[in-house]
Amino acid sequence: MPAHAHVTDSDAASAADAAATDPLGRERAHLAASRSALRAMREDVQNLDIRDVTANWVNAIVLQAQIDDRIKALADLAHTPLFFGRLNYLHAPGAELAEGAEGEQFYIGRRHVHDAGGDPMVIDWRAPVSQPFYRASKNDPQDIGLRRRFGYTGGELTAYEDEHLSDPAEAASVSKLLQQEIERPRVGPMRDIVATIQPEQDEIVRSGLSGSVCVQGGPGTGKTAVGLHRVAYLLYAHRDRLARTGTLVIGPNRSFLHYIEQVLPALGELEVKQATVDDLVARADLEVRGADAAETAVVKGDARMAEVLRRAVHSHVSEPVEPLMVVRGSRRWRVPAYEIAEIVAELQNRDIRYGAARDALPQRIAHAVLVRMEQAGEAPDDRVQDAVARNPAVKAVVKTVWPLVEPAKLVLRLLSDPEFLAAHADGILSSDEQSLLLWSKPARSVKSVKWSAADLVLIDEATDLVERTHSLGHVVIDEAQDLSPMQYRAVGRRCTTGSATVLGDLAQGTTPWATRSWDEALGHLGKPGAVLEELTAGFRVPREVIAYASRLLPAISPGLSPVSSVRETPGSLIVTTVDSAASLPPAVIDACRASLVHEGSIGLIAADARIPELAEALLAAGLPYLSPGEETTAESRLTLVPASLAKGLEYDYVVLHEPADVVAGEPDERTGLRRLYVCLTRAVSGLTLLHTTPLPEALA
Ligand SMILES: Nc1ncnc2c1ncn2[C@@H]1O[C@H](COP(=O)(O)OP(=O)(O)OP(=O)(O)O)[C@@H](O)[C@H]1O
Repeated sequence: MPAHAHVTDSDAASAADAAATDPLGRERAHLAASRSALRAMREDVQNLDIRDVTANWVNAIVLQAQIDDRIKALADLAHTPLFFGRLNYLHAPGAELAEGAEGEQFYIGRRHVHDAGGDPMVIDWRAPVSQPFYRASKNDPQDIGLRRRFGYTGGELTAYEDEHLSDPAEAASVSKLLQQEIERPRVGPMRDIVATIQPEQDEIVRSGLSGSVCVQGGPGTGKTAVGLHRVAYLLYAHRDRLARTGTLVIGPNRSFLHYIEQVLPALGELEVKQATVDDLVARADLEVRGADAAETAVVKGDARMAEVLRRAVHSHVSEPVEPLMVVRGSRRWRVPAYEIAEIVAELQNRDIRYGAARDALPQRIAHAVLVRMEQAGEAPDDRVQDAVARNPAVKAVVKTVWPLVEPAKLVLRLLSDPEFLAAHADGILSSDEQSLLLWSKPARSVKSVKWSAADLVLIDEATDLVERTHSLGHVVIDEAQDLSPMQYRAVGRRCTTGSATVLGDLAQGTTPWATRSWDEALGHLGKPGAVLEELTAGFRVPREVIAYASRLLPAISPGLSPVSSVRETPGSLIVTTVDSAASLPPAVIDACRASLVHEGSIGLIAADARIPELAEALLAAGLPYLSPGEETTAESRLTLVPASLAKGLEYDYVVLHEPADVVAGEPDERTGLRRLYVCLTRAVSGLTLLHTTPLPEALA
């Protein structure tokens, strides 16, 4: 850790001396004092003696864990500033906005810091009083006289930039510090953007918990960043509620989740779970060992499957044909079949799960018996009703009329038994679609099946028909455009009582079932009322590169507008034609070496099928490389990326190997071009494209 990361009290004193003369010195003094205050806050927590307040050891462990989390949340991160902005209001904002912080001047930072007297020294970026830092403008100054942005090197405050928003004489200007932040080289996992959230991003970040939001945005427009900051914001604004109900971030694969996993902890949020959709529907007792052909997976992921499953589950309920005879002591009580049928019909018409109705059935039948007992002059109480409900004769009726349904067995039967499938799919799926679903070799048992990922989603749907799925408070779905309708439903049932943030780009959909329209997708998710937002400013890809990649848009997603990049990096695109296939690998190695001369991360992206040979070439050339998801460090900066894993990731310099192969690696041309679009849009500073095979027409 560099020495400047720790400011001692004597440093604080000398900084205070400097304060009188220069403004930067004054700000440094405030930073030093804030650091001391944060340290004191941390020490207060560390020194807590919990022996007197905990009744037993379980209690003590729970409390200690909470304290440890609190200490972690109060850590002073050496390389990130404690505050990054300052607001001077023209008038002291009302108590509601300022949340106890008095005065007109506020420092905005990652977390709240207060002094020994409890007065705030740094205000959390999520507090209402911080909002104008992100939203105020010359046109709408929001009562702000001065907005100051700070520049840092490591943990050291090195610069500041002022905007006098309420001064009509001052012209609006582009922030250099913002530009520098956006252009800072990337090393290691994704970082937060808390100092530079843009107004249109901030509106999404701070939109309320009760509503769902869907964000369409091209590559690098900050969708992932916005989704993660939104979670942090919601946790701040609705801490108690979300602590109870839980939050979840869904991403496309492990390497992507690794890439983003540091962002929320850096914002002080340690409790948010991350998962893929496959994780959500996984079952400990069923392994995914199979894969579906694309056309089969399309049918399995189609929303019509939900109706097939619903019919199949409910087909287990049968019309009672026998009367019920309950023997208690010397008396026999008879309930005719038609009356049981009425009870069953009533339960079927109610909007409750199959399992809940099954659980209710014995009590309903018992009630019918009790009515007869009362008519006969007896005075049975609740205990009698419970006893009747447990009577073997009643249990036997329930078992035949409303049998248990095991979801995995049900799906197994649908996929192996043509007649059973037809009985529930006729009129919903064509016979061709039904044939696609059926396994060529019917399976014997749930354990022996080579379940596919799509099968698990079907089992999850069936499970929800039997028993309601637990709902979380908020779910963020990143790269949502790749979800099938059935996957949207699986996510949707995990936020039925909560809300969702859906992030995606229709042009980057590379699954055979990729989302065509957000309205449709939101319907499947069960959030048809979600607000649709669009982000169009690009923070990753340089203008030249995004313009080149956008030439593919008419073919892959007509109607979508190209991203307008905020990054002007002349010379960021190099397209090299290599004469022979044999010269390509050496040319690729040279391009990697040339990229490594620069600071930051390098991604060598190629069609999945080409990865082994490139790995060999890199090894032979003595260039060590990482796999996606492995953390880049200053020493190890080159990652070899299969095209199928490039989505959502970014590298300072990208070397793209043979675009035609990337296209050819997909089942159809449009998907191939979309995959290529993803690969072309991973670069922050420069893209070198090498090919021997002719480029796709739009790029030639
Ligand atoms: N306001 C901002 N200030 C600074 N950097 C930003 C800002 N918004 C986004 N970025 C940066 O731009 C890059 C792209 O952001 P992000 O990955 O969130 O985009 P995305 O829309 O999810 O992209 P993709 O569609 O490729 O997945 C990231 O490095 C992110 O930190």
